[in-house]
Amino acid sequence: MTSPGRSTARRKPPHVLASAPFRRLWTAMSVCSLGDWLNLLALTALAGNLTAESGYQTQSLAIGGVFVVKMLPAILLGPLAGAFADRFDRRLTMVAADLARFALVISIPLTDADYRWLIIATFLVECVNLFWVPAKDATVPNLVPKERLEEANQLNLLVTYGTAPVAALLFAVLSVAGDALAGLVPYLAERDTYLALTVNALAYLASAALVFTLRDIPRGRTGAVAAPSVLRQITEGWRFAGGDRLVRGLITGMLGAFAAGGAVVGVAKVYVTTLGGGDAAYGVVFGAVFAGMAAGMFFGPRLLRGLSRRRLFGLSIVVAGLVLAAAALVHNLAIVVMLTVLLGACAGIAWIIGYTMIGLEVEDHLRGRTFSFLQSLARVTLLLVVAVAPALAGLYGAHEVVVGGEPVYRFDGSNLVLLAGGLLAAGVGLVSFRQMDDRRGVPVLADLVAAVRGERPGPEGAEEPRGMFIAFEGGEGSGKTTQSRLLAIWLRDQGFDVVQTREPGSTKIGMRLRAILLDAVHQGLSPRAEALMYAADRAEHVEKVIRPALHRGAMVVSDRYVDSSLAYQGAGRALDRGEVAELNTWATGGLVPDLTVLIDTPPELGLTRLGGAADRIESEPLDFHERVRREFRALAAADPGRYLVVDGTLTQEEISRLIQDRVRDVLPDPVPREAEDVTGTMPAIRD
Ligand SMILES: Nc1ncnc2c1ncn2[C@@H]1O[C@H](COP(=O)(O)OP(=O)(O)OP(=O)(O)O)[C@@H](O)[C@H]1O
Ligand SMILES: Cc1cn([C@H]2C[C@H](O)[C@@H](COP(=O)(O)O)O2)c(=O)[nH]c1=O
Repeated sequence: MTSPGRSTARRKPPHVLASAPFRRLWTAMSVCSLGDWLNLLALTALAGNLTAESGYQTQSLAIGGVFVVKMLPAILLGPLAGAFADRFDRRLTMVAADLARFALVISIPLTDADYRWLIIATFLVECVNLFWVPAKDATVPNLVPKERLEEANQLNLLVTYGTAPVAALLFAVLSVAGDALAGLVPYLAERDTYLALTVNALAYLASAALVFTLRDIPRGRTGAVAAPSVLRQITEGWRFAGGDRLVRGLITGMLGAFAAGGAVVGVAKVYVTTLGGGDAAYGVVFGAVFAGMAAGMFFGPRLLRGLSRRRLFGLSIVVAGLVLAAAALVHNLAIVVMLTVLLGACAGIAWIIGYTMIGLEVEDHLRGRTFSFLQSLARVTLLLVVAVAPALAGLYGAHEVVVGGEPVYRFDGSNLVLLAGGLLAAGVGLVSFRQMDDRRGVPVLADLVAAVRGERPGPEGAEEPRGMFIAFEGGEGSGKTTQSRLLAIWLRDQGFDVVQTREPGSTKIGMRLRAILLDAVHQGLSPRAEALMYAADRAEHVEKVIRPALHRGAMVVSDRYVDSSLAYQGAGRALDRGEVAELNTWATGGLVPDLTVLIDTPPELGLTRLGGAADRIESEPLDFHERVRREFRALAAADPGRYLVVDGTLTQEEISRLIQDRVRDVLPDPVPREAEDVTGTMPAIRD
């Protein structure tokens, strides 16, 4: 992975939407997605309305039934339908599926359906979906060039979730319109969801027309793909993803966020009704979750750029949980909507960070399986939560707190479910936060305040350093020494006072520690002793070399720093990452580089670059060095604002140009005033 430099910019091929066939398919997908969300809203609302007279418990169970029936076919029959659908002409499969969905959905308002037909039709629509989705997924690669596939998939994802708030708004508008029209068309009275269902059915019809005219889809099958069952994906996925502490923390947190969202969706209709809202208000609450999610995904990581991604991930889940718990206790619809936006924003931040970190942390050949593992698990979690939440709410029923014969507070099953869901999510977030924290010992509030102010937090009580600290990291033979030297020379050419240094071994004690640590005769040194010795070298280095240089305003360029301990002792030696981080925060007084340049080189290449006999660490097996590389990449992915990741297989010249481009952006004035004060007319140069 290389951060793009100015000089390496190439002409981009045209955007994927420039392809007319893909544009047409994408439009069909967008229309269908909008229809799917409308369908979910309208059917759950209709189920609630049809059972409104039967009491709180029956109403909750009826709504829960719709969610269960909507998800069951995908879990039970998904792989079967995927393999089956691949044997047919994809275009005709999609057209037939769209027409079937149109007929099934429109049958509900046309026949003035009861709850039984509503459930049967819902089940059949979902069965038909099982043919439409794999046919569409298999068609996308036929319509876009390979190098544009990722972009096409991102657009696909965008319409899948991006249409949710649009559908929620449309549903709210159609509900209000239905109420208004009831004056003119009495049939529509108490049937305000029928308008939404009609628009939903027409969306499927429009999709059928669009796909029918798409002649570019190959007719026959181009290779059947039998998808493994959801349960198999989960058990297989856990075997590799569950072995990694970070991925485990990420997945736990993401599922916690999902479960909290599922609890809201599951009881939203009933909860909104108890707050005095109708179908339109239900649409608004539903839309608020997704609008908040979109805002969180886009703005969250940007606004809190200075906060460690690992901390932000856990923190956002904890806050989401607490917000949900608060929403469970408040009995004001307007406040609930605002809290829901905040809840969605926190979930959005967690989701985008988790997804990005998995994308960067997990090796290429395992990434697809990790994502499908996560998606399968998310689906099952969602099914369980949306099925169990309304049932639990129904079983608990409606309750009022009565004081002096007067009801003073209402606490129904939906309040209970939301409260429990919120507290559970907060607990899961806390576990995730602890598991992934990379700044143990640094108070989270100080970090948060600094991030909101756009600062990078320093150690408590320390005098503000005036220089700049740049660290180089990477595996063996990746080119750190070469590049840190070249950067130091370049900075001096710009007139800066530069201290070029390295770890271990830049102090008298450090040189002795380096000799012990790297001498191959000291095989079998315990991992904890090794971590402590590197930390001791670092404490001495920071105290005697780095801090004094920074305080006098120098540029410090260090070949290795804390990340090396996280990668080598944490991932390489399998020590607890959090403990290694805590030890080093203590050793350095929390000093964090302003910029870390990671030279990312495959170990099998880096190790061949080294001359002479291998030292104690270089002689570790290849999988040790691969773990080290993976951890370096994950650290960079977790805090992208502070890292420059450069592809170490480029030439030395290309690499130093990329580094200079980035460093130039963060440099203070070319010649610091202090340097001139000290030296008179010449800037100070130290090595
Ligand atoms: N981009 C590059 N392409 C090819 N060779 C390189 C490149 N960068 C450095 N080298 C060569 O690779 C060898 C190792 O480089 P260098 O000492 O800079 O790596 P290092 O990361 O500091 O290694 P170590 O892990 O031992 O600290 C040197 O011989 C150097 O000339
Ligand atoms: C700082 C630091 C280093 N190491 C390892 C990494 C290397 O194998 C050596 C240092 O040798 P180099 O040629 O100077 O790069 O030590 C480590 O395991 N942990 C650390 O914190």
